[in-house]
Amino acid sequence: MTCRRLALGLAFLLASISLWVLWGYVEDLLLVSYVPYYLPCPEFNVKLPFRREKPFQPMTQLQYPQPKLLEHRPTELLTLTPWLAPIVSEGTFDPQLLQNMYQPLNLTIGVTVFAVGKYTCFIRPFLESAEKFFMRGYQVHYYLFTHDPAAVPKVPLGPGRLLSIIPIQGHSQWEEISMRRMETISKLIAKRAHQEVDYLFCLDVDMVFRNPWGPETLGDLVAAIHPGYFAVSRQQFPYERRQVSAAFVAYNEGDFYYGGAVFGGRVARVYEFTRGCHTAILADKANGIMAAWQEESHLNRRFIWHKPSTVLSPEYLWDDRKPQPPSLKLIRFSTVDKDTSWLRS
Ligand SMILES: CC(=O)N[C@H]1[C@@H](OP(=O)(O)OP(=O)(O)OC[C@H]2O[C@@H](n3ccc(=O)[nH]c3=O)[C@H](O)[C@@H]2O)O[C@H](CO)[C@H](O)[C@@H]1O
Ligand SMILES: [Mn+2]
Repeated sequence: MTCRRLALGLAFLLASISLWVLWGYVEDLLLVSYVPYYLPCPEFNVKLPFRREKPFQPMTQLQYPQPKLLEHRPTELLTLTPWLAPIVSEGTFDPQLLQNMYQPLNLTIGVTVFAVGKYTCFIRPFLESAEKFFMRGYQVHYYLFTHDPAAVPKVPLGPGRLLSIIPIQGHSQWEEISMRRMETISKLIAKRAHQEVDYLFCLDVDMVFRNPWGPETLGDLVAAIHPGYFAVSRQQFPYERRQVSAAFVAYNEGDFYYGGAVFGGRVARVYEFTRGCHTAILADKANGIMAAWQEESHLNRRFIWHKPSTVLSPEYLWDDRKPQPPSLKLIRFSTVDKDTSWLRS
């Protein structure tokens, strides 16, 4: 009798263990939902580290006070970050001096811009205004990615300025189009841009230039402060707050909230940067998660560990739907008022 009980108990124990092991496998399968058209990405050949819901945190977290753009007076902007990067705004530089310094260097400045779906309607105002204000007197190479090259209007370009139209596949989800930019830009640099340009800016297309954008913006790694969050505390920044995401940012971290619509730098640094963001996006994809503000969340996460060497004030990334505050003397580049639901439908 005792023997039978013992055998039964043992069988029960074995069955429970097998079930538990089996559940582990099933759980794993459920958690990692690969999206076949996106993964794997042989170019980068990365092992995805986030197979389970593990908190993603740096080994050590630096604790320091948040730098405030409007530190001193409501009409005066901070000019230097605590890591000694200039914060560029009107009055902080001498345009003539910079012109004299940079002109002899014979630099070529690249610009990546994407116009997929209905966003092709923004190409003309973007290019026309860029011809008027963006890096006047320099060699400029625009890389325009679109699903419909025939929809690109003929905009006359100044001497030394070039437009490459690069066909890409469209996606039904606007988030996918926006996020895929990191991958596409890094591949563009690897393939050709590293030989063609010295600096590269990656810009949104739903924007226009309104005032000069010159060599004051050139730096190794350049970020622009988002127009929506330059006056709030870091706890209010719309970072990704779920620990499972590779874009996770803790409440005591963060310097400025940067916009996804403007970033750039030396072409090699932009390569590292976009590759890093793309890898993090892939990791999130493998876990079936999309960061709160898509690639902008990943960009912000990355800029905490890899601080920009030049920070552009919101003069370089404004939003037409907002009134111009007294702290900004000049609006140089601004999002046009747009019908988002129509555009993304
Ligand atoms: C104020 C605000 O809400 N900003 C967020 C919003 O910016 P935006 O509303 O500025 O995003 P957006 O609609 O301009 O999309 C980003 C860019 O992707 C390209 N594009 C996008 C969709 C499409 O169908 N076709 C196309 O070509 C285009 O170059 C566009 O400028 O969304 C971004 C998505 O990353 C970020 O999360 C921003 O924080
Ligand atoms: Mn935009």
